Amino acid sequence: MLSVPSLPLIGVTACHQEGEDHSTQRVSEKYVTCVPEPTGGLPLIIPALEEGQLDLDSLVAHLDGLLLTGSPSNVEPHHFNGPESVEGTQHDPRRDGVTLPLIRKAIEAGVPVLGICRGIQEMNVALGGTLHQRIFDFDDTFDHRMRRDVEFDRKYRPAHEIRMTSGGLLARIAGSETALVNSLHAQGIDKPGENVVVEAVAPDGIVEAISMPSAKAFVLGVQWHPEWPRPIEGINRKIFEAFGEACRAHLRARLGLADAAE
Ligand SMILES: N[C@@H](CCC(=O)NCCCC(=O)O)C(=O)O
Repeated sequence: MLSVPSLPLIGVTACHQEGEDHSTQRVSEKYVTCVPEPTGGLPLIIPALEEGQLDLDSLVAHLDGLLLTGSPSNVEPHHFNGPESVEGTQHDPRRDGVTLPLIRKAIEAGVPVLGICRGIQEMNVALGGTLHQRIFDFDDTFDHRMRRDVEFDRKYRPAHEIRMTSGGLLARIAGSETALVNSLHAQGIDKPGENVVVEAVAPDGIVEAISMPSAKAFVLGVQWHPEWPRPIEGINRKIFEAFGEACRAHLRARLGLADAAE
């Protein structure tokens, strides 16, 4: 007898890394372990393969959620008509080639999307927006980059406050309008994409969260890292729980179960 799946399948995007002899697909484990708990889903790592090697339509048809991970690499600027990157900038064209169309297809199909750090940047670019490539060059913003002089856990400690848009998706999820978040990024959102709404900003005006209210399902991107530290608490836990709820609603709808949510 065929069993009915009870856990939503949540795609987790991987990065491609060229090795000396052979390529590697890699994803930091914290983006995988946050799926069973607190999201309540089953993680499926999505490899950053070459164009044409993944059938993205089939993939989207099987997914109940899409988690876009962070990464040291940056989206290639030609995707948003930006000026060429400075020499030495780390890119991952294979990942761009998978995630950018995948985001558009997932949103179109009503699959819930949660983007983290590089993930929020990919969401904005996929939806026609642009990125600041070096926010640390601005005179009037503070340094949002990862601290290199401290051990792993300290990198993910709260770095600054965010102010959420009153009545917005994130403020409703958080149940408040301010929070403290960590900060490990060098790029940031410049022009928001089509139908993209700013959900939170840092005190220096850097965009910290976006959503897409016109989407059929949950679409949220955050510039910080809600997946670390552990245990996941406060606003970070609430974000994963809200995403998980949307993924379960998608699973019920996909299976044609009676209590399927809108
Ligand atoms: N490269 C982009 C995105 C930053 C980002 O996603 N950092 C991840 C850090 C490592 C991790 O915890 O996964 C930028 O610099 O803005």
